[in-house]
Amino acid sequence: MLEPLFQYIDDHQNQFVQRLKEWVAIKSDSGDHTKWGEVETMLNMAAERIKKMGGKVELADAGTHQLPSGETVLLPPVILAEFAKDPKKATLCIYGHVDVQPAKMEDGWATDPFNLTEIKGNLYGRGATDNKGPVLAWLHAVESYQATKKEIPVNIKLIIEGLEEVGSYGLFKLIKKRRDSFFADVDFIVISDNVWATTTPALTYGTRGSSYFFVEIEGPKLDLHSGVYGGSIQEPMADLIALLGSLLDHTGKIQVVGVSDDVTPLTEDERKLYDNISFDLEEMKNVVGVKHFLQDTKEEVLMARWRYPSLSIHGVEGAFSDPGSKTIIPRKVTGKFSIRQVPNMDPPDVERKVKEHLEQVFSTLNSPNRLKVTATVGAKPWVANLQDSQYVAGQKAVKDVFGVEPEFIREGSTIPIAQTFQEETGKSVMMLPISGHDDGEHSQNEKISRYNYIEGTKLFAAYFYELSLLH
Ligand SMILES: NCC(=O)N[C@@H](Cc1c[nH]cn1)C(=O)O
Ligand SMILES: [Zn+2]
Ligand SMILES: [Zn+2]
Repeated sequence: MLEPLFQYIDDHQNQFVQRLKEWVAIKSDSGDHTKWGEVETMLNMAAERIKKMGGKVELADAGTHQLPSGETVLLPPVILAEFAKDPKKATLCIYGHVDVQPAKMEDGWATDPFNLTEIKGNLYGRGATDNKGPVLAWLHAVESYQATKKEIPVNIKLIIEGLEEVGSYGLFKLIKKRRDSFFADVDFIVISDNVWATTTPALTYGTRGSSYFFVEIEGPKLDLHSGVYGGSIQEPMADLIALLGSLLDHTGKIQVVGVSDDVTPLTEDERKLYDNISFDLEEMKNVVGVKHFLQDTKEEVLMARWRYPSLSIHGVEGAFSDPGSKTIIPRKVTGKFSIRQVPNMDPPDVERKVKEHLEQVFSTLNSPNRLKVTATVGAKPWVANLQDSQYVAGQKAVKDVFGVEPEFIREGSTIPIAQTFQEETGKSVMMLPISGHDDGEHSQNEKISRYNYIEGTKLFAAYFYELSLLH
């Protein structure tokens, strides 16, 4: 049954790579709302591809969003699409996103991030693995059935957005609104927007949630000459560094009182799941280029990345960061950090505790400057039920394509909408990654290997078949 599909995928791999090149060329960075036009261009391109394949596409209105500045902006639409429906078949809804993280040559890319470049079997480009490659792989899996004149064994629906990287604004409301229409006949929701833990294929049963914080410190009216005013001014940057420095200790432990209190305790059954993961600590040190991790064992490192909270400091807006030695006191600086959250943490509760912590530390500085803390994203963590039939189908599909058992893993990054899918629609959600553990999502030189892209397409084709057998 699967062989002709796999043959078609092998025979058309160059065409599939070319399509990925066309998608990567669109600079659909969602981080800057003034550039959401490119996100819309990318969504239209994806919509056109689905229509060419005979899919019915709606570009659903996602409403508006208030930015931290107070400005209200119109959101790009969300693709809701479906292929021909047969009421006798199960319905699988595939979620993906076509926006990307920012990327600039000067960040240290070896090749132009928006020109997909193949080097030694790896396809380098922003979005190659997160998430344009996997979205295209789903479409190519559908195409493999259509082109070989085989009936697709499940009904396919698609939900594709353009704001995942900033927290899926508008999507939560849209899902609630369409729960009894678009989602009514959906049986399963599948997401491929994360990486394997090792070189072994994986099925993912959990993601961390996230809250993103902006800490603004505003001082003098203008940037000041440090030679003229230095020593007489309480500098915004010094206040900010004191605040950011209060968040973590040197072991990575979050210093905000109470933030980690609700973390679900580790059970013996859960701990056992880590035994079978072929994660090699030494290799991973080389992949990321560090001498050691904060933890000593494989299990501890993986748990720190997947099942415990973490706090990361991302950057400072307004600080002097260009080359050279300009001698100013910046008038206003905004620090940015985020907290990855795990069951049973609750983003609004975390956000309240963080604000209280920052206000308390700020009060000890006796500063004349103004502090403003804003929280965004507010995405909940997600954990699936491993007994779910999707995991059985996923396991079989991995065996069909790779001839091995998958590793059961969690994911440290956030799919903001995952928990909402589960809670609001009541449907089963699974993550079926095809991206490599060293693909460098969000990093310089992001890539997907040709192998993972093409074998991943086969995995999706096999998954449709295995899921239909279980329904
Ligand atoms: N591939 C998933 C991913 O990268 N998700 C983003 C979502 C996010 C969280 N906070 C802001 N955006 C991630 O950084 O985890
Ligand atoms: Zn992603
Ligand atoms: Zn991402």
